[in-house]
Amino acid sequence: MSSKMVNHTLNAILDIIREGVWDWDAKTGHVSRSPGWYRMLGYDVGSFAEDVFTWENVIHPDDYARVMEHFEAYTTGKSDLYKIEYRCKKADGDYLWIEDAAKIVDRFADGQVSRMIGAHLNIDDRIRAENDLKKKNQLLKQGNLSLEYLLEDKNAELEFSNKQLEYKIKQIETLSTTDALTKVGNRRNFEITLNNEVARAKRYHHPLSMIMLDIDFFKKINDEHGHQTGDEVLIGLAGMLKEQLRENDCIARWGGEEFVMILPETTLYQAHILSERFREMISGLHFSKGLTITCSFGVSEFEKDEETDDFFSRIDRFVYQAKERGRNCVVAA
Ligand SMILES: Nc1nc2c(ncn2[C@@H]2O[C@H](COP(=O)(O)OP(=O)(O)OP(=O)(O)O)[C@@H](O)[C@H]2O)c(=O)[nH]1
Repeated sequence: MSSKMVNHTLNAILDIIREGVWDWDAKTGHVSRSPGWYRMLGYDVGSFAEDVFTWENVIHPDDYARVMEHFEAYTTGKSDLYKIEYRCKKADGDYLWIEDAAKIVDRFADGQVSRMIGAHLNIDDRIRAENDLKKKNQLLKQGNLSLEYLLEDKNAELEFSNKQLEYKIKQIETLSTTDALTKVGNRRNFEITLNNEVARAKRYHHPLSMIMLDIDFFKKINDEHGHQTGDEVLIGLAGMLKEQLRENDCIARWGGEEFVMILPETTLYQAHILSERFREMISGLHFSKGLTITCSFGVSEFEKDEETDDFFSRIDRFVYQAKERGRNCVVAA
């Protein structure tokens, strides 16, 4: 059979089978997924970005750490098998139990993974049946099967209260990680996100950059136009920046007039270009009484094996240097 025919046949198979087959190219970060993967979870075929974020974002939060640990153990050679059961989020918001099994098919000269392929299998019915059986066994052991219906009623009630509680916890979590004035992330949100993204950059050997900016002569704006105008500037600037960023980027207010952006999958070069674009866009912002502002920027890319604190203090230093160079400029390294 010619290779064209083999490809054609393979594509037809991938289109038919119900398992979700995935293929991760670590060189480019590209992940292709078969139509079965989308159908299994109820999403439109091809409706997600073809990167690892899509996978990580559908994993149940309670399973996430376990899955990452297993993945890292396999890719770093600590374990010789990648096979794990966990829950993935469906289009309707519910979770589906799947079995994920994969194999490394190619490595770089230094041993790091360059390509890995795998398949997600729907095992939801099996897990639910097992759980049901466990529950019934437990009831039988207690000689209390007649109480099953009563318990089921109680369970439904509890489930409802749990959902309400979960919603309240989510609301509190959002409040505790949001800056009250500008509605972007606060310092806590920044610290959590930075730690997660550094771990992710190390795990996948992907680039990670950060931009920090500080409004120039902000004290003068407050002194001359009033604190309320100062607040308006902070809100307007944060809103503009947030609108420009991608879904997986993070923006947080670090200090009074200082904002920081965490940009996964972004090189220093790309972050530098973005900073220059922001610098120009900021000069085009007009606030009350025709007020305009400028900002000083620091840009940096995470260096393999460095400490998160060193990554952050480097960028803080660059903002300081931008101020020293006369403000309204970008310092990158
Ligand atoms: N309106 C308003 N002002 C704030 C807020 N938080 C901090 N500030 C003010 O931000 C100003 C920061 O001033 P400085 O740190 O001296 O910096 P700057 O005037 O911007 O000067 P350079 O950074 O050197 O260009 C102070 O006057 C703070 O009172 C806030 O939430 N609202």
